[in-house]
Amino acid sequence: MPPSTAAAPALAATEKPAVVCESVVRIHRHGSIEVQALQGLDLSVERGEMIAVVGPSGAGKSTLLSILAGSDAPSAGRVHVDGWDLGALSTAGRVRYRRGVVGVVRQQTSRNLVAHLTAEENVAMPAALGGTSRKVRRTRSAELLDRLGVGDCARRLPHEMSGGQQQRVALAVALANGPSVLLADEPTGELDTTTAHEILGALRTVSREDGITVVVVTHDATVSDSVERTVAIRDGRTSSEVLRTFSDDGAGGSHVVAQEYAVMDRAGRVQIPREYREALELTRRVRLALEADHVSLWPDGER
Ligand SMILES: Nc1ncnc2c1ncn2[C@@H]1O[C@H](COP(=O)(O)OP(=O)(O)OP(=O)(O)O)[C@@H](O)[C@H]1O
Repeated sequence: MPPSTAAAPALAATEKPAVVCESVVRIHRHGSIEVQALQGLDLSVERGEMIAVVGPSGAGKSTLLSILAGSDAPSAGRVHVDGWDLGALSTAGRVRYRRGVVGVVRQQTSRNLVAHLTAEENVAMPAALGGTSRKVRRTRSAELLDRLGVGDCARRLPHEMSGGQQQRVALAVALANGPSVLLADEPTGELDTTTAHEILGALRTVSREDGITVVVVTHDATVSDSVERTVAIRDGRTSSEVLRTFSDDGAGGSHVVAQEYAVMDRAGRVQIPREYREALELTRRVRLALEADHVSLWPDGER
């Protein structure tokens, strides 16, 4: 539930998309040097949707995830998650947000779990911080671990589990306080393809069964090609999206239709993909024409 304090004013949470970013800017300053990690990023994710976020190194993916996780703050722009205004969080509000609204799974399996605690203790820890009784915590931890297929690992320490098992336990930890949004930063980055598929399946299951909104940052095509929407970030902005529809191919497999869209920001800016620019030698200036049902764009013939 979003709080009703002035620090994080409640929107009508159920009517809004789970995640709304509008013109988000994040500037890192080191002395006289400024790095614009996000440069007016727009993004909207519906409740219960699972999306992948892709983009080249340095595009701003992790910065976006840190802001959504409440561990970093935007320099400008609007970020709302499940009705929480992340630009206006008080210190106490931030703690409540991070504890109860978002769950986070990271790439490094070793960073997701406390090394000297068993799987069961790791999963019980977030609930303990939230004040849930020990008995309820134990029952819930066991249920979550069972559901994620690692019930038999309950008494094991992280180093006694495989990478895939550790990521399943990490997912259980992230789900322990019943978040409405799950953020995963390269969750399959350290896993082989088969195990990556299993983790992806587990993410999809929690999204579908629990209505949890899932945002996965990934370089892994296994992940990005299997979700219905992949958002590409370039130079701190959303540049394009691929929408996919999956249907049964009648032979036990699935048929995928994918369509790529360029994303237009509020000022009407569209990024033309590099391969298009290179193919037609589009450089500084292009010719535009408004047609009845589309816009045409040509290389500048004046050069
Ligand atoms: N704490 C920081 N201080 C200064 N610059 C930063 C900081 N964090 C990120 N940046 C810079 O912001 C830009 C975006 O970084 P970010 O880590 O969000 O990119 P990314 O898309 O996640 O990259 P990768 O795929 O390599 O993880 C980069 O130029 C990066 O160097």
